[in-house]
Amino acid sequence: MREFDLIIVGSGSGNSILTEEYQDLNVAIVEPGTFGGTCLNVGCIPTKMYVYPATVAREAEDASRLGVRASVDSVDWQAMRDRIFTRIDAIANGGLTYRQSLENVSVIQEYVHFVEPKVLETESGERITAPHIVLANGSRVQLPEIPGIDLPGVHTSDTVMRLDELPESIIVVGGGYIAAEFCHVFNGLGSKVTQLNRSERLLRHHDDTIAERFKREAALQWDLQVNRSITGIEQAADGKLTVSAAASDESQQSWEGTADVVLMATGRVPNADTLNPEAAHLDVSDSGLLAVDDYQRVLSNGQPVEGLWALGDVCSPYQLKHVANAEARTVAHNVVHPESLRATDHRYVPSAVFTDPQIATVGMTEQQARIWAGENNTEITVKEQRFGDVAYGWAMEDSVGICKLIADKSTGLLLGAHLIGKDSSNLIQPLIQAMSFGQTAQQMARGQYWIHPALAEVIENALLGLDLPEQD
Ligand SMILES: Cc1cc2nc3c(=O)[nH]c(=O)nc-3n(C[C@H](O)[C@H](O)[C@H](O)COP(=O)(O)OP(=O)(O)OC[C@H]3O[C@@H](n4cnc5c(N)ncnc54)[C@H](O)[C@@H]3O)c2cc1C
Ligand SMILES: NC(=O)c1ccc[n+]([C@@H]2O[C@H](COP(=O)([O-])OP(=O)(O)OC[C@H]3O[C@@H](n4cnc5c(N)ncnc54)[C@H](O)[C@@H]3O)[C@@H](O)[C@H]2O)c1
Repeated sequence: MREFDLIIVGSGSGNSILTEEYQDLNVAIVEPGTFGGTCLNVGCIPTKMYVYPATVAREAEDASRLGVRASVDSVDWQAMRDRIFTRIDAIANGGLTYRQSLENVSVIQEYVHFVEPKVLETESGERITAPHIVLANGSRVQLPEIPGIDLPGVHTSDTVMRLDELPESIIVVGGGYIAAEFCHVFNGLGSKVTQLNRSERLLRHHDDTIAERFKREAALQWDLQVNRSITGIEQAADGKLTVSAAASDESQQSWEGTADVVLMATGRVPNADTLNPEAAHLDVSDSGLLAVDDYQRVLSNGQPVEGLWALGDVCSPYQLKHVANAEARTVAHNVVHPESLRATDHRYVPSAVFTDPQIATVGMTEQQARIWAGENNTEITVKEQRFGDVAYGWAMEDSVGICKLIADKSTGLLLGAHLIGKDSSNLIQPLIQAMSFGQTAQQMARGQYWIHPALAEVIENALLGLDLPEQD
């Protein structure tokens, strides 16, 4: 049995806990895959490196509305792909080499699983243990069991960004974050995109106003097929893939579509099961997440296991990098400061969907807020402010963007903020700040200057439009 002071399983956000305070500890980092994890290699970063050029191309094509005649002559997918991954692969390789160069760190490039509490075994049979073990082994793609799912040409977010050529046509299956972002990427870059979604609704966890508006905008940009459940994929001799789908709504007929590439964007599942959590008697939720308390301590029979921590997608329902990073900061502190444990603040977790139009959200949807208000004997006020009604929105001739705010009438505190439209992922930040620090909508609207005529005036006007009494 090899003994360490600390074992970190997974090199995504787990890798970031090694601050200066850890330099005298004997640490093992276990990473069987590409060093740096999902966000760097197959997630947030490469996707956004495709989203940006796709947005540039879309804006060029859309510019004639403003009297600017521009066109996209061609898109050099291979140059784009090589630029993106030359940069990313160097960071991943550099991260691995750096960790391997440290005297106090051993990198173990194998999967591990529990054989007993606090004891892990590698694939080659070596047993390792430590007083502190951090489980940061993320999540993986979830695929439906349908005929043809293993055919070449059927991709997931793990592989589609490394295609040799921009596909002429692509069918994207799913209606969540990944589907929304890749529909924009491939549509913006010039592929013929079809999105196939099982239910009527896209972005099912978003506020109704935003989800409906996105659906409208998506259908204007690419072929959107809703209420269609994928049943199988077949490949013809020329390599083309035919996707079959059953109607999930009685009023519709079954559907078939053909494309060069199929992208399955049907969700991700936590990797808790791959750790053999039963051998360590760890609690796992119905959705497959490792159970943790507010201090990121892993639970066994509802009680924290001493020295066992988890962070990120393996234990977090959010599946977001900024949450994994926040949880990693909590663990980084708590492992070396057991006398003053910190909790992770999960109160106002925002997210953005980098599609076209961009979407950003924090807090309760209107529906959730109405239920909350009923339970808490209060009322809510809701304002939908169109981007097109502020000066910068006029400049953009915007007919899409909305900032929807929901506040508690009795306190003036914001309960939720939901944006769709240009730069939403940035515009939402002051609203997240106000919610996090307990500022009221009135304080936020009138306690500061808003730059005129910046697009942020849409936030100011939305705040002023809430039905709230004036505050001094
Ligand atoms: C296409 C895509 C786009 C995304 N875009 C965004 C975005 O824009 N914004 C955002 O906030 N989030 C985004 N996410 C989500 C984000 O990437 C994840 O929430 C985040 O990376 C999770 O970090 P983690 O440290 O928990 O896990 P990971 O980074 O996945 O790290 C886990 C590591 O553990 C390793 N591992 C797995 N099992 C074992 C085992 N048994 N033993 C040892 N090691 C193991 C894996 O190889 C992996 O490297 C995106 C995800 C995807 C897939
Ligand atoms: N910008 C971001 O923050 C960002 C971007 C990408 C991914 N992510 C994270 O990655 C996670 C995974 O993204 P995702 O889009 O794969 O998941 P998701 O849960 O957002 O969406 C999954 C979609 O697949 C559909 N689906 C599931 N099973 C299906 C089946 N058998 N047949 C047909 N459709 C099926 C669901 O109805 C849903 O529409 C998200 O939870 C998100 O947090 C975040």
